[in-house]
Amino acid sequence: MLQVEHLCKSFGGVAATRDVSLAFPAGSLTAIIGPNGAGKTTFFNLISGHLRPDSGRVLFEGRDLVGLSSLEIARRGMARAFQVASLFPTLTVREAMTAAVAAHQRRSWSLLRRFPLEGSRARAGELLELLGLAGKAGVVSSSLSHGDQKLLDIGLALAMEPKVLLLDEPTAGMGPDERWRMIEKVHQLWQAKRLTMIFIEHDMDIVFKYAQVVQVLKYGAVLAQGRPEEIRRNQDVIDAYLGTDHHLALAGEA
Ligand SMILES: Nc1ncnc2c1ncn2[C@@H]1O[C@H](COP(=O)(O)OP(=O)(O)OP(=O)(O)O)[C@@H](O)[C@H]1O
Repeated sequence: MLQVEHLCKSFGGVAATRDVSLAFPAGSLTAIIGPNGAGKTTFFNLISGHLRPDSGRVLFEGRDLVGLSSLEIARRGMARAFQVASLFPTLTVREAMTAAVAAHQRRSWSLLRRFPLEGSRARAGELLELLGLAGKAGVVSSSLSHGDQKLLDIGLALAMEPKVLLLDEPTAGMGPDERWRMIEKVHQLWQAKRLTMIFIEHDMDIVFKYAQVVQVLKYGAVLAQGRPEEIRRNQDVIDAYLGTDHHLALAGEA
Protein backbone atom coordinates (compact mmCIF):
# COMPACT_ATOMS: atom_id res chain seq x y z
CA MET A 1 0.00 0.00 0.00
CA LEU A 2 3.00 2.26 0.57
CA GLN A 3 5.87 1.75 -1.79
CA VAL A 4 8.92 3.92 -2.10
CA GLU A 5 10.94 3.65 -5.28
CA HIS A 6 14.47 4.89 -5.90
CA LEU A 7 14.17 7.82 -3.55
CA CYS A 8 17.14 10.21 -3.58
CA LYS A 9 17.85 13.42 -1.68
CA SER A 10 21.07 15.38 -1.28
CA PHE A 11 21.88 18.44 0.78
CA GLY A 12 24.77 20.12 -1.00
CA GLY A 13 27.39 17.40 -1.15
CA VAL A 14 25.69 15.13 1.40
CA ALA A 15 23.56 12.32 -0.02
CA ALA A 16 21.09 11.89 2.83
CA THR A 17 18.91 9.40 0.91
CA ARG A 18 20.48 7.19 -1.73
CA ASP A 19 18.28 5.20 -4.05
CA VAL A 20 15.99 3.94 -1.29
CA SER A 21 13.31 1.47 -2.37
CA LEU A 22 11.10 0.02 0.37
CA ALA A 23 7.62 -1.48 0.60
CA PHE A 24 5.30 -1.25 3.59
CA PRO A 25 2.35 -3.67 3.34
CA ALA A 26 -1.03 -2.58 4.71
CA GLY A 27 -1.27 -3.19 8.44
CA SER A 28 2.46 -3.78 8.96
CA LEU A 29 4.54 -2.49 11.85
CA THR A 30 8.00 -1.49 10.68
CA ALA A 31 10.98 -0.08 12.57
CA ILE A 32 13.52 2.06 10.78
CA ILE A 33 16.91 1.93 12.40
CA GLY A 34 20.41 3.07 11.55
CA PRO A 35 23.34 4.88 13.12
CA ASN A 36 23.19 8.64 13.66
CA GLY A 37 23.04 10.52 10.38
CA ALA A 38 21.89 7.41 8.45
CA GLY A 39 19.02 9.36 6.88
CA LYS A 40 16.07 8.11 8.93
CA THR A 41 14.46 11.49 9.59
CA THR A 42 15.17 12.63 6.05
CA PHE A 43 13.33 9.53 4.82
CA PHE A 44 10.30 10.48 6.93
CA ASN A 45 10.51 14.07 5.69
CA LEU A 46 10.52 12.85 2.10
CA ILE A 47 7.57 10.48 2.34
CA SER A 48 5.46 12.86 4.43
CA GLY A 49 5.95 15.79 2.06
CA HIS A 50 8.09 17.91 4.37
CA LEU A 51 10.94 17.63 1.87
CA ARG A 52 10.80 17.08 -1.85
CA PRO A 53 13.02 14.28 -3.17
CA ASP A 54 15.51 14.97 -5.93
CA SER A 55 14.17 11.88 -7.67
CA GLY A 56 12.12 8.78 -6.97
CA ARG A 57 8.49 8.01 -6.24
CA VAL A 58 6.36 7.57 -3.13
CA LEU A 59 3.42 5.42 -4.16
CA PHE A 60 0.55 5.38 -1.70
CA GLU A 61 -2.47 3.33 -2.71
CA GLY A 62 -1.21 3.44 -6.26
CA ARG A 63 -0.70 7.22 -6.51
CA ASP A 64 2.58 9.11 -6.49
CA LEU A 65 2.65 11.58 -3.58
CA VAL A 66 5.79 13.41 -4.67
CA GLY A 67 5.03 17.10 -5.10
CA LEU A 68 2.03 17.13 -2.75
CA SER A 69 2.20 19.25 0.40
CA SER A 70 2.48 17.61 3.80
CA LEU A 71 -1.13 18.64 4.49
CA GLU A 72 -2.38 17.03 1.29
CA ILE A 73 -0.45 13.89 2.12
CA ALA A 74 -1.91 13.83 5.63
CA ARG A 75 -5.39 14.22 4.16
CA ARG A 76 -4.78 11.25 1.94
CA GLY A 77 -4.15 9.18 5.02
CA MET A 78 -0.45 9.36 5.87
CA ALA A 79 -0.08 11.19 9.17
CA ARG A 80 2.99 11.98 11.20
CA ALA A 81 3.01 12.62 14.92
CA PHE A 82 4.70 15.94 15.63
CA GLN A 83 5.29 17.87 18.80
CA VAL A 84 2.08 19.78 18.37
CA ALA A 85 0.42 19.41 21.77
CA SER A 86 3.00 21.86 23.11
CA LEU A 87 1.83 24.46 20.58
CA PHE A 88 -1.47 24.78 22.43
CA PRO A 89 -0.24 25.00 26.00
CA THR A 90 -3.40 26.55 27.40
CA LEU A 91 -5.82 23.97 25.98
CA THR A 92 -6.84 21.04 28.09
CA VAL A 93 -6.21 17.57 26.73
CA ARG A 94 -9.90 17.21 25.85
CA GLU A 95 -10.01 20.62 24.13
CA ALA A 96 -6.90 19.91 22.08
CA MET A 97 -8.21 16.54 20.98
CA THR A 98 -11.71 17.86 20.23
CA ALA A 99 -10.21 20.68 18.13
CA ALA A 100 -8.14 18.17 16.15
CA VAL A 101 -11.12 15.88 15.56
CA ALA A 102 -13.34 18.84 14.65
CA ALA A 103 -10.75 20.14 12.18
CA HIS A 104 -10.71 16.77 10.48
CA GLN A 105 -14.48 16.35 10.55
CA ARG A 106 -15.13 19.90 9.39
CA ARG A 107 -13.28 19.02 6.25
CA SER A 108 -15.20 15.79 5.86
CA TRP A 109 -18.51 17.50 6.51
CA SER A 110 -17.84 20.69 4.58
CA LEU A 111 -20.45 19.84 1.96
CA LEU A 112 -23.09 20.06 4.66
CA ARG A 113 -21.71 23.48 5.74
CA ARG A 114 -21.74 22.45 9.35
CA PHE A 115 -19.93 20.04 11.54
CA PRO A 116 -21.18 18.00 14.40
CA LEU A 117 -19.35 19.29 17.47
CA GLU A 118 -21.07 16.74 19.67
CA GLY A 119 -19.74 14.05 17.40
CA SER A 120 -16.26 15.57 17.64
CA ARG A 121 -16.41 15.54 21.43
CA ALA A 122 -17.53 11.94 21.48
CA ARG A 123 -14.83 10.90 19.03
CA ALA A 124 -12.19 12.81 21.00
CA GLY A 125 -13.36 11.02 24.13
CA GLU A 126 -12.97 7.64 22.42
CA LEU A 127 -9.46 8.50 21.31
CA LEU A 128 -8.48 9.69 24.79
CA GLU A 129 -9.80 6.43 26.17
CA LEU A 130 -7.74 4.48 23.67
CA LEU A 131 -4.63 6.51 24.50
CA GLY A 132 -5.14 6.01 28.22
CA LEU A 133 -5.48 9.78 28.67
CA ALA A 134 -9.18 9.90 29.56
CA GLY A 135 -8.35 10.41 33.22
CA LYS A 136 -6.31 13.49 32.28
CA ALA A 137 -8.85 15.02 29.89
CA GLY A 138 -9.26 18.11 32.06
CA VAL A 139 -5.54 18.70 32.50
CA VAL A 140 -3.91 21.61 30.67
CA SER A 141 -1.73 20.08 27.93
CA SER A 142 1.45 21.83 29.02
CA SER A 143 1.19 20.25 32.49
CA LEU A 144 1.31 16.70 31.13
CA SER A 145 4.40 14.56 31.62
CA HIS A 146 6.76 14.25 28.66
CA GLY A 147 5.37 10.79 27.88
CA ASP A 148 1.76 11.90 28.03
CA GLN A 149 2.51 14.89 25.79
CA LYS A 150 3.96 12.47 23.26
CA LEU A 151 0.86 10.32 23.53
CA LEU A 152 -1.30 13.37 22.96
CA ASP A 153 0.80 14.21 19.90
CA ILE A 154 0.09 10.72 18.59
CA GLY A 155 -3.59 11.19 19.42
CA LEU A 156 -3.72 14.45 17.47
CA ALA A 157 -2.30 12.59 14.47
CA LEU A 158 -4.84 9.78 14.97
CA ALA A 159 -7.62 12.38 14.88
CA MET A 160 -6.99 12.53 11.13
CA GLU A 161 -7.94 8.87 10.89
CA PRO A 162 -4.77 7.95 9.03
CA LYS A 163 -4.06 4.69 7.28
CA VAL A 164 -0.32 5.15 7.79
CA LEU A 165 1.18 6.64 10.94
CA LEU A 166 4.80 7.77 11.10
CA LEU A 167 6.43 8.03 14.53
CA ASP A 168 9.89 9.58 14.83
CA GLU A 169 11.46 8.13 17.99
CA PRO A 170 8.32 7.78 20.10
CA THR A 171 10.39 6.83 23.17
CA ALA A 172 13.04 9.56 22.89
CA GLY A 173 13.89 11.38 26.09
CA MET A 174 12.22 8.81 28.36
CA GLY A 175 13.58 6.72 31.19
CA PRO A 176 13.55 2.90 30.87
CA ASP A 177 10.15 2.32 32.50
CA GLU A 178 8.43 5.11 30.64
CA ARG A 179 9.92 3.82 27.34
CA TRP A 180 8.37 0.42 27.74
CA ARG A 181 5.01 1.88 28.76
CA MET A 182 5.11 4.13 25.72
CA ILE A 183 5.97 1.45 23.18
CA GLU A 184 3.41 -0.89 24.73
CA LYS A 185 0.77 1.78 24.22
CA VAL A 186 1.95 2.44 20.66
CA HIS A 187 1.72 -1.28 19.98
CA GLN A 188 -1.81 -1.40 21.40
CA LEU A 189 -2.81 1.52 19.17
CA TRP A 190 -1.39 -0.28 16.14
CA GLN A 191 -3.42 -3.36 16.99
CA ALA A 192 -6.59 -1.45 17.81
CA LYS A 193 -6.56 0.79 14.74
CA ARG A 194 -5.15 -1.76 12.28
CA LEU A 195 -2.83 0.91 10.99
CA THR A 196 0.28 0.66 8.91
CA MET A 197 2.83 2.02 11.36
CA ILE A 198 6.43 3.00 10.73
CA PHE A 199 8.60 4.11 13.62
CA ILE A 200 12.17 5.31 13.92
CA GLU A 201 13.78 3.93 17.05
CA HIS A 202 17.26 3.79 18.58
CA ASP A 203 16.46 1.35 21.38
CA MET A 204 17.27 -2.08 19.96
CA ASP A 205 15.45 -3.99 22.71
CA ILE A 206 12.27 -2.18 21.73
CA VAL A 207 12.88 -2.68 18.01
CA PHE A 208 13.49 -6.40 18.32
CA LYS A 209 10.56 -6.96 20.62
CA TYR A 210 7.88 -4.99 18.77
CA ALA A 211 8.72 -4.55 15.09
CA GLN A 212 7.45 -7.07 12.55
CA VAL A 213 9.95 -5.85 9.99
CA VAL A 214 13.16 -3.86 10.46
CA GLN A 215 14.61 -1.63 7.76
CA VAL A 216 18.21 -0.58 8.32
CA LEU A 217 19.64 2.56 6.76
CA LYS A 218 23.30 3.53 6.63
CA TYR A 219 24.77 6.54 4.83
CA GLY A 220 21.34 7.14 3.33
CA ALA A 221 21.04 3.71 1.69
CA VAL A 222 19.22 0.53 2.68
CA LEU A 223 21.78 -1.68 4.41
CA ALA A 224 19.45 -4.54 5.33
CA GLN A 225 15.80 -5.42 5.78
CA GLY A 226 14.07 -8.36 7.35
CA ARG A 227 12.46 -9.81 10.42
CA PRO A 228 13.97 -8.79 13.77
CA GLU A 229 15.69 -12.16 14.29
CA GLU A 230 17.33 -11.89 10.86
CA ILE A 231 18.49 -8.32 11.41
CA ARG A 232 19.87 -9.15 14.84
CA ARG A 233 22.22 -11.70 13.26
CA ASN A 234 23.08 -9.70 10.16
CA GLN A 235 26.83 -9.09 10.17
CA ASP A 236 26.56 -5.88 8.10
CA VAL A 237 24.16 -4.48 10.68
CA ILE A 238 26.33 -5.54 13.61
CA ASP A 239 29.33 -3.92 11.90
CA ALA A 240 27.36 -0.73 11.23
CA TYR A 241 26.62 -0.38 14.91
CA LEU A 242 30.10 -1.18 16.21
CA GLY A 243 31.55 1.83 17.90
CA THR A 244 28.17 3.46 18.41
CA ASP A 245 26.21 3.76 21.63
CA HIS A 246 23.74 1.21 20.34
CA HIS A 247 25.96 -1.71 19.33
CA LEU A 248 25.84 -3.65 22.59
CA ALA A 249 22.22 -4.65 22.41
CA LEU A 250 22.71 -5.88 18.85
CA ALA A 251 25.97 -7.74 19.25
CA GLY A 252 25.09 -9.04 22.68
CA GLU A 253 22.02 -10.82 21.36
CA ALA A 254 23.62 -12.09 18.16
N1 LIG B 1 18.26 20.23 6.11
C1 LIG B 1 19.49 19.67 6.01
N2 LIG B 1 20.51 20.36 5.48
C2 LIG B 1 21.72 19.80 5.34
N3 LIG B 1 22.02 18.54 5.68
C3 LIG B 1 21.05 17.79 6.23
C4 LIG B 1 19.73 18.32 6.42
N4 LIG B 1 18.96 17.34 6.98
C5 LIG B 1 19.76 16.27 7.12
N5 LIG B 1 21.01 16.54 6.67
C6 LIG B 1 22.13 15.59 6.65
O1 LIG B 1 21.66 14.39 6.07
C7 LIG B 1 22.20 13.26 6.75
C8 LIG B 1 21.07 12.40 7.29
O2 LIG B 1 20.43 13.11 8.38
P1 LIG B 1 19.15 12.54 9.13
O3 LIG B 1 18.78 13.56 10.17
O4 LIG B 1 18.11 12.17 8.15
O5 LIG B 1 19.72 11.24 9.82
P2 LIG B 1 19.11 10.36 11.01
O6 LIG B 1 19.35 8.96 10.64
O7 LIG B 1 17.70 10.77 11.26
O8 LIG B 1 20.02 10.78 12.22
P3 LIG B 1 19.76 10.74 13.83
O9 LIG B 1 19.68 9.31 14.22
O10 LIG B 1 20.99 11.39 14.37
O11 LIG B 1 18.51 11.52 14.08
C9 LIG B 1 23.13 13.81 7.82
O12 LIG B 1 24.44 13.84 7.30
C10 LIG B 1 22.61 15.21 8.05
O13 LIG B 1 23.64 16.06 8.50
